[in-house]
Amino acid sequence: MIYTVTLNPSVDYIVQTEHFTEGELHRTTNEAKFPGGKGINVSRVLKRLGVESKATGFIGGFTGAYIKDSLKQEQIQTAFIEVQEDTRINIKLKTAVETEINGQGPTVDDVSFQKLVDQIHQMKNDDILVLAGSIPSSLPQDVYQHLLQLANEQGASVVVDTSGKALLNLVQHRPFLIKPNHHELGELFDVDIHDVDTAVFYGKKLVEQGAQHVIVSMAGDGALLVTESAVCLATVPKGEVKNSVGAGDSLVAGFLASYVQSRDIAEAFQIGVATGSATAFSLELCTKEEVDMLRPQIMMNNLG
Ligand SMILES: Nc1ncnc2c1ncn2[C@@H]1O[C@H](COP(=O)(O)OP(=O)(O)OP(=O)(O)O)[C@@H](O)[C@H]1O
Ligand SMILES: O=P(O)(O)OC[C@@]1(O)O[C@H](CO)[C@@H](O)[C@@H]1O
Repeated sequence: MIYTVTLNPSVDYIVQTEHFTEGELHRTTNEAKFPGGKGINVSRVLKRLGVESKATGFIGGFTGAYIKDSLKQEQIQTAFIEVQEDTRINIKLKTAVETEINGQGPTVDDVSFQKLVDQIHQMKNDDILVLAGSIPSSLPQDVYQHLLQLANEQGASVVVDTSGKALLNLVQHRPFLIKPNHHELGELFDVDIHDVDTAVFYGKKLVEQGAQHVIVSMAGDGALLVTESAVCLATVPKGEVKNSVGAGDSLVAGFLASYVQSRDIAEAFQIGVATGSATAFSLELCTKEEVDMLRPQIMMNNLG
């Protein structure tokens, strides 16, 4: 089973306005809400690709209830832990550019956190744990390291998709996959990454430090897979980006959906990139048909 953990889920409120000027009243030309948070997006895309997962994490209040109901309607298994305060609302403002305002989220108390630890103790060999998204301020910033070690003890494989320096302390525990984008990779080493060679150099450093597979996504400039034995650059198809929210999560979901079926890393990478692009080119998260259509357009170049 694939378990996705979203420590800080969100209701994503997507609003479109013709323009945005600070201090003025705006009326939307379009609006929508979705259950969000990175792990939840991974579960939603896995479902669309025909792969079961169980979504867990902390939810609360009317916004938390909305997330639980939405996932139930999509027939996604959940094991959320209820906390006192409301789940956050993240605003995604679409004008000519995309602007995001992400909320802080509810406090997670010790008793609730222990329930998550208990869930991870139930995991088995061959299970996959996806730890994705930001860490609420009420939890220690090394919480992913702690959860990763627990999952390792259970024999599970762990995928981590988060930003910030905490990722550097994680890699020594041999996560199965980490997926920084090129900005996040640069932040880890205090450098700016503008070209593939530099991304390869720092991707290899993460592998040397313990990560089993590193995918560096570079939005419209392609994606890089670095492992102990290979470096591969994938192109992305050309198309109109309608909504990049969740594109990175879709890449992770596409990779896992393929990997659990074929155990073929190169194929999983190609399908992952197609899934990321399919979401970038859709208003919402992608469908399987959209992924299948884009897959042949992803060119894979071996760099060593
Ligand atoms: N302009 C684009 N054209 C084609 N594909 C894109 C584009 N932008 C994103 N993608 C697809 O989405 C994947 C992830 O994008 P990106 O590198 O922006 O990740 P991210 O920053 O983690 O995403 P996000 O945080 O928005 O979910 C890319 O590897 C690619 O497959
Ligand atoms: O604040 P975080 O946890 O870093 O990111 C949360 C978030 O921006 O990530 C998802 C897209 O990747 C959205 O569904 C959600 O609103």
